[in-house]
Amino acid sequence: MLNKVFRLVSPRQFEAVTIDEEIKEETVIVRPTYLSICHADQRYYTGSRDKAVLRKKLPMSLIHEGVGVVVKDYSGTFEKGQRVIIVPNTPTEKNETIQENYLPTSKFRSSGFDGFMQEYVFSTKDRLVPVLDEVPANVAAYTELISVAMHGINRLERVMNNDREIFGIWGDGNLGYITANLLNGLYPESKLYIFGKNEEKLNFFSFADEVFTVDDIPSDIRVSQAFECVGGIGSQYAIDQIIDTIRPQGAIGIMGVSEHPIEMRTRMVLEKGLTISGSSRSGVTDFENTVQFLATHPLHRKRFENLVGIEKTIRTVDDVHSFFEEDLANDWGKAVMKWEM
Ligand SMILES: NC(=O)C1=CN([C@@H]2O[C@H](COP(=O)(O)OP(=O)(O)OC[C@H]3O[C@@H](n4cnc5c(N)ncnc54)[C@H](OP(=O)(O)O)[C@@H]3O)[C@@H](O)[C@H]2O)C=CC1
Ligand SMILES: O=C(CO)[C@H](O)[C@H](O)COP(=O)(O)O
Ligand SMILES: [Zn+2]
Repeated sequence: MLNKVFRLVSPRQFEAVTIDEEIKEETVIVRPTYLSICHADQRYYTGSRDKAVLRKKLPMSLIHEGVGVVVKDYSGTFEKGQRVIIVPNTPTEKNETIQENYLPTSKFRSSGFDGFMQEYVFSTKDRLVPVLDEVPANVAAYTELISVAMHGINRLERVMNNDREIFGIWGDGNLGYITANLLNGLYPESKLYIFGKNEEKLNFFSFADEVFTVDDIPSDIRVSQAFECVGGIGSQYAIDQIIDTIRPQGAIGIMGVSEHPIEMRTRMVLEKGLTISGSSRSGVTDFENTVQFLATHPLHRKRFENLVGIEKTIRTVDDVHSFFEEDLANDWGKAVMKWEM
């Protein structure tokens, strides 16, 4: 079946190509409806990745956060018109020890493998997760990012000690907000301290116990466990501050992506007996856990609506350009495209 795929061929340049897609017994064809932009997409769009990486990964279709409706299911699992989240990670092998999102053989959409900027996404039943009726499309669009935070929390839970009094979150943006909202639902007895750079963004974290701007943290503030949700060079300053602020033998979950190597005071990591847990992407189980969380936490589900920053209907490649640029200038929240290409 013919499909139109919109690929980034070089920074800020898209090309539409028509592909004759192969249909197999397990194929499910999904029409993408709402797509959300991730920092990783912006790094390809703006060309801020290394030239060698761009050479290797482009051309490819961007976007790995999205929801759509089932158009045709050859596996007989889904109803026609059913809303589904498309899982971007695509494993090619099973492994008893290594999770699907850490297998080097897995393909990840919009990272060397076509993302969701297509007329139709050709998927399989094991990569689709039904959306709850109660979740609006513009929130369902960024389920992938919620699942990433869910995965990061799950990984830290495997290594953290039994002190759950105070969770510290560094980063007052999307990932920080999502991680904070999940922790608030999963650990209602724990306190949440948010450390950010912008008072306007910190105002959105009204459900937290304390918010701090990173240049004005009282010297006696301590956290039990910490999450870094910053990325870029900011990760270095955040991790440095976490090392000072966390209690001895606490655990740090690192989720922010840094393009260049960053420095870490390993002497203090040793001296305080800290545990560091890195986490990247997510797998189907994390999407299922996310849907379960949204089903059982109506207040927190509603709170995710506050994170929709900008939203636009996209009908042309020019619309895509202007929306990616708008996202770069946007201060708060996710950029969601109502996909009509
Ligand atoms: N591990 C994974 O699988 C995933 C990782 N990511 C990564 O997570 C990172 C964050 O993404 P996202 O939340 O969408 O980005 P945002 O830009 O929305 O959030 C980052 C926030 O951190 C703030 N910040 C900057 N420096 C510091 C600091 N020293 N201490 C505390 N806060 C600081 C920024 O403020 P300001 O804007 O003023 O600089 C910004 O508000 C990115 O690197 C992204 O690529 C995203 C998805 C998945
Ligand atoms: O955003 C992400 C997951 O949601 C990851 O950070 C992203 O997939 C990393 O991949 P890349 O190397 O292409 O930036
Ligand atoms: Zn992402």
